[in-house]
Amino acid sequence: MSGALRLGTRASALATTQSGHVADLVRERLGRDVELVEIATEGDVNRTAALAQLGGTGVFVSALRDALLEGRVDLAVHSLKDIPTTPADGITLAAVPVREDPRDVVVARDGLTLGELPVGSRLGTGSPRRVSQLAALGLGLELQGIRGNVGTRIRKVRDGEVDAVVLARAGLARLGRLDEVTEVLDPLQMLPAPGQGALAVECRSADTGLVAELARLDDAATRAAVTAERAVLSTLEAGCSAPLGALAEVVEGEDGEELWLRAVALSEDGGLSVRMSATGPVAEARELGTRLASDMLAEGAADLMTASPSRDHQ
Ligand SMILES: NCc1[nH]cc(CCC(=O)O)c1CC(=O)O
Repeated sequence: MSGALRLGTRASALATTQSGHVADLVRERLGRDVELVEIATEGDVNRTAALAQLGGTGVFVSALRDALLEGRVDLAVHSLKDIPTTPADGITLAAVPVREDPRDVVVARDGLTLGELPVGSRLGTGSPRRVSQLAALGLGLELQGIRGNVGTRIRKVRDGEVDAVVLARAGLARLGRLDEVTEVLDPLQMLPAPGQGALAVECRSADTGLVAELARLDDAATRAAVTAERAVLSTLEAGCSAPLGALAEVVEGEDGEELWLRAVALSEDGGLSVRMSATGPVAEARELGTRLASDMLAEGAADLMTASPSRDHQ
């Protein structure tokens, strides 16, 4: 194959930065020329409707997949945490490059941390996962649903519309805005969304040559971690935005490297939760996630989450 590869991307600052990063990897590692092709999605065009009304974060993903299947682009880059766990016909997840730090962070007024925010402070987040875990901390914060891209959410703090927001550290890192962070949240308090901080590089399954080439961008440790996290998500049959956190890390065990997986499922108000962890071989990531989720189901995890009425994005 020759000629420039066309890489489909959403037009937001975060999406084009992520896509630019993957384009650089393709040029460096595969020696291929790449051009970015911006694809408008319903979620970008319609900024007023709640994401849940538009069909959840899937609206961002499906426009790029349509562009792939129609041959308008050759590969597409998404935030992995926005991708539903059910595979799409004709699309292959060809690479998951090295992950950014997956933790969530706080951006608060006056450099404050969560614990320093006075009772009644307004904290903006549209994510049930963040809302439930923040509520569970019992800080007396007033949680407000907000939407918008990373820049918009930070501006709401600057403008005094809210006192703080919680965001993925990875997004800020990619945008070069880590200086705005006032606290990095420990996973003990706030488990990230499955796949948070990782990128997904997709292409057409029929494009077998490109599938093989893109596999060289894959990072084995990241792939194992997100496979375990997403197995929790699919076994619990949760949407991509359920009140569910999961984080897997490759750690040094007694017999060498192993995968350490932690997960929590909560009721939307954070009042009830099932939290568990397990370790297993890195090569059996999916089994580890499935097993942990089954144990969580036995403790009533599904009932907790289905009690939650609304589903929005992470
Ligand atoms: N749901 C929106 C979204 N999708 C990916 C990221 C950040 C990058 C990442 O998590 O990989 C964000 C913003 C956020 O959650 O703060």
